[in-house]
Amino acid sequence: MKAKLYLSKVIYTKQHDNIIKTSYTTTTTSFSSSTTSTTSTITTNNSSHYQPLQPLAINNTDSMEKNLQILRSSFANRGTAFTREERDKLGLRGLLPPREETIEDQAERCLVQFHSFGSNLEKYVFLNCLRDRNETLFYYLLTNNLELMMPIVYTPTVGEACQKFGNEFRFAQGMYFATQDRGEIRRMLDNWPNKDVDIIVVSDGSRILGLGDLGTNGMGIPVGKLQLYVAGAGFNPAKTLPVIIDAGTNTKKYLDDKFYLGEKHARIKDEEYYALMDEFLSAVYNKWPKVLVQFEDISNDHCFALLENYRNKYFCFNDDIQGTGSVILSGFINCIRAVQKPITEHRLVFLGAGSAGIGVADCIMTLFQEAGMSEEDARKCFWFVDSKGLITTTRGDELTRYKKAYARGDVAADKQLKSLADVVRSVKPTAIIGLSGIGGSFTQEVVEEMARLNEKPIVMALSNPTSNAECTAEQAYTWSQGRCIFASGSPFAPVQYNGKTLIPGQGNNMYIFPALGLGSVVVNARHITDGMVIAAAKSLASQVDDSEVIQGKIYPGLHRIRELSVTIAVAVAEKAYEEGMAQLPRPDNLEQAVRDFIYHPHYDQKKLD
Ligand SMILES: NC(=O)C1=CN([C@@H]2O[C@H](COP(=O)(O)OP(=O)(O)OC[C@H]3O[C@@H](n4cnc5c(N)ncnc54)[C@H](O)[C@@H]3O)[C@@H](O)[C@H]2O)C=CC1
Ligand SMILES: CC(=O)C(=O)O
Ligand SMILES: [Mg+2]
Repeated sequence: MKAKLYLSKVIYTKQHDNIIKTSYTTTTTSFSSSTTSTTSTITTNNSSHYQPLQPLAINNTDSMEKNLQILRSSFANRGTAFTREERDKLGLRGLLPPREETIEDQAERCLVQFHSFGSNLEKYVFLNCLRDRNETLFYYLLTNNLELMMPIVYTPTVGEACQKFGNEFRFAQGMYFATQDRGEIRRMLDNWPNKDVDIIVVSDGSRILGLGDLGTNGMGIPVGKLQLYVAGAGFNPAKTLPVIIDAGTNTKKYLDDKFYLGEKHARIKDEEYYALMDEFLSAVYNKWPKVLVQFEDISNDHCFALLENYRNKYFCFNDDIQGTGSVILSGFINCIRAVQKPITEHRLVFLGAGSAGIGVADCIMTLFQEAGMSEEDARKCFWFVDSKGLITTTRGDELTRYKKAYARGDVAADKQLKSLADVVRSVKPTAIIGLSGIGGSFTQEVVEEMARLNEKPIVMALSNPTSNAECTAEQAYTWSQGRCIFASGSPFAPVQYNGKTLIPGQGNNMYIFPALGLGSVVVNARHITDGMVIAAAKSLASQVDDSEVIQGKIYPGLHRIRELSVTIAVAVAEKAYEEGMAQLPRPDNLEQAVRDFIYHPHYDQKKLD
């Protein structure tokens, strides 16, 4: 019998001039488990460096192809967890060490291996290689150790991994669509090996965390976000798709880097950019009409317009605007409980008026309005500081529509405030919210002033990764004599202050997007509405009890994330029904419908059939 192998699967041993010498080792088996081993050398004439995949005809059996496919498929592989019976049936006898293990045994070993790596980047690479080897085991490990591994698969380590993506690259994940692919995206989507997709996270790499324009190196972000969809809310990993739209990069370092893997040109102009995005989205919805698309880490010159153009056309949302808005609204609701001061007495100063800052303010605005304030009066409780100082209508520069909505009209042209410290002294805020991407910008002077003004100052240093946080947890607690209510975008360890252990909250959209996705996908929502985003925030806030809030804890523990997600998802789904957005008939038991959707990592017999 003949089996086909592809050149990409064999090991290149030598490459010079036009000759590529290739050696490979294969093992032939049959279902009766007779096993032989073959080693061969192939010499191929190549006229160019890049070869199309050539099927090689090799005398072999179909079972050989199948057993190799199983062991090398991250989807089907179980490694040492294959039972003796399965090994026999699949032609795997002798290809694995004799002992049979459970997934629990395997995960225990992986955890030891995880701890053996010195650096977080090594841990990141280890986990991604595990995922490539055995996806089920990876998700079992991640789901059961999410608090420990979150800082590795997500911020801050994912930021470092993105910066070094070209160097650390081992295998491709997700899909890439570049300018050269215009006109062919729909056809290319058919290359995705999985039939159904529930969720796509797409970035163009233009604003990765607070690290700037990383181009295609940003792929770590869609990959990491989707890992949280699985671990945090139980999406089926086989139905997730990370995507990078390669629209070029304006970062010279990457254009000059020989290991950079994107197209090497400056970012394309707006017209071409929107056409590329439009083609991508219409191709996606043509192939998968029910899929949810999450826009992620797209710079603010495009992300607002994309959301506006598509939020009422497709089933999509922007995580940095809406997910962040929701999670910080949630934290703020609990800050109000902790400070015990009504919302109408709060004054908020934002550092950073980009996608996240505006998204958060828009969400918190609803609290003022629910308390009876007009939109106009509510806006007066917000002050925004950007790279040029306090945003005012009299500053003399042209403001985007989003900034204009919050620009102060009560500052004379010759009295502009340039520094955050000046703004804090002048405004006397109850809260400072950092979404500027500028590490260290909440100085000692600023935090001490907040502590002078407030019994319990609210200090949110939300920029990512850790190096971009506006201040650290330790700084915030020390400079406020342990009195502040603190949250950060990236995790900080608990801080000892005057014999007390202070636990910082992680104000990160990771609490929201997996559950917002879960609740809306389960009911096949038409669109994601503001109502659903606010419902998610309120549900999250309500899951922190009074005793925790009094201690300054404004977010629930991450170890509960799957249960938190179920409750949030039910609230989102309820809202979708209330607003007529749900396209599926209402189930008798909504919570059960949510729970039924959830994937639990385990070895599934169907994957072997
Ligand atoms: N904790 C969380 O869940 C999230 C955190 N973020 C973080 O927030 C940061 C900003 O994200 P985006 O708003 O999407 O970025 P963006 O680029 O849209 O906005 C950045 C804003 O900061 C301002 N800025 C820049 N330099 C400044 C300076 N020296 N002083 C004052 N303002 C300055 C800019 O003028 C702009 O208004 C990033 O670090 C990102 O990682 C973003 C989304 C979610
Ligand atoms: C958390 C997140 O989405 C960001 O920093 O961009
Ligand atoms: Mg983001």
